Amino acid sequence: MAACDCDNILPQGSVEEQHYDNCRSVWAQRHPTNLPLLKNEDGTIGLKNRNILNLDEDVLYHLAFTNKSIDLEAKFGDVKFVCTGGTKERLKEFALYMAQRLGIKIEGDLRDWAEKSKRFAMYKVGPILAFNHGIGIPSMTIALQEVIKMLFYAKAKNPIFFRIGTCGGLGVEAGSVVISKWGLNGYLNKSYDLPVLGKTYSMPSFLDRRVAQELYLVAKESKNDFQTYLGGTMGSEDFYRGQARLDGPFCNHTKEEKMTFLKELASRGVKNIEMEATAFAALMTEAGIRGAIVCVPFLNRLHGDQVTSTKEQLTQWENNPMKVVGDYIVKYYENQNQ
Ligand SMILES: O=P(O)(O)O[C@@H]1C[C@H](O)[C@@H](CO)O1
Ligand SMILES: O=c1cc[nH]c(=O)[nH]1
Repeated sequence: MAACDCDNILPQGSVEEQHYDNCRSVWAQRHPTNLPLLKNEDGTIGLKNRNILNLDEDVLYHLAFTNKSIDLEAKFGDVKFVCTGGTKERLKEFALYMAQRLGIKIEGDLRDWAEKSKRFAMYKVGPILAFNHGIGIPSMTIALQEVIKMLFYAKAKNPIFFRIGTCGGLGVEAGSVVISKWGLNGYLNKSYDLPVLGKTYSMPSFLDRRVAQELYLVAKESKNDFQTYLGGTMGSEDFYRGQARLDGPFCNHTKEEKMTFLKELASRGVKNIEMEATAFAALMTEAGIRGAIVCVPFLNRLHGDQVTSTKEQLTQWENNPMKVVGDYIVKYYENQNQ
């Protein structure tokens, strides 16, 4: 099958866009499940696992509540946008930022719906849900899967998910924003490969093309004081050797090998490296949910390995993905009101 990672913005219904959709549907045909629905007709999430229906009560262990301990439909049924990222602070910040952008008044401190979990935090303001996922694929997929189940019980309709993260840039400057088209794993495949029952279950890691393009256009229109790029994202299993760094406690490659690898990534259209892209893209596709990844590079990896900018500078840069996603959400409601 030909590559479907064209760098251009694709017009709706174009041959390339259809080809991309075909890639996903060919994969879906190869992996039939016992539930045909990706999404119910009314837009609510359809889970692809019948076993769930046999549970009297479903414990969302890492969120520290069950589908019966909270009236999920009453509390989360109106969720339209779901935002995630590594840290609790960033996601609380995002929830407060969105409250301000959407004119939602907050009385007192924001409630953390996952306060008993200790691992994750989850905030809600109006139609926005924000939760953190920790570092790396296993932590992220646990949080993400429990939130998908939660929104299934809540009967939330057509939610769009965003990961707002930090990353290392490849040929792009610190403080810019990279919107991901796909995730690339450490073997340079566009897939999330999970061992299941002793075999590899391989899922394609393409992100929703339309949301990515819309985000990119919104960012361009906003005339931000930072650059925005659309490109591939390497989702590494590690921060140090896995990202070809030379400054970890272990290193078995030379500086020349590192540079050759990073340049190889760049030549394949990779614009940044983080630690969740493949799995996030794959699970969104499998759940039939539209998802996007918007990250800020903290450094250009072609120039070094260490993150040397001040905490103040890093915190300020973290606002850039929030601004892009915030503009997208505001525009969504502006368009609805027209
Ligand atoms: O969302 P965050 O900022 O946590 O994303 C990147 C990828 C890893 O989770 C982490 C590594 O520093 O930052
Ligand atoms: O280089 C970086 C910076 C942030 N996060 C990563 O995963 N890599």
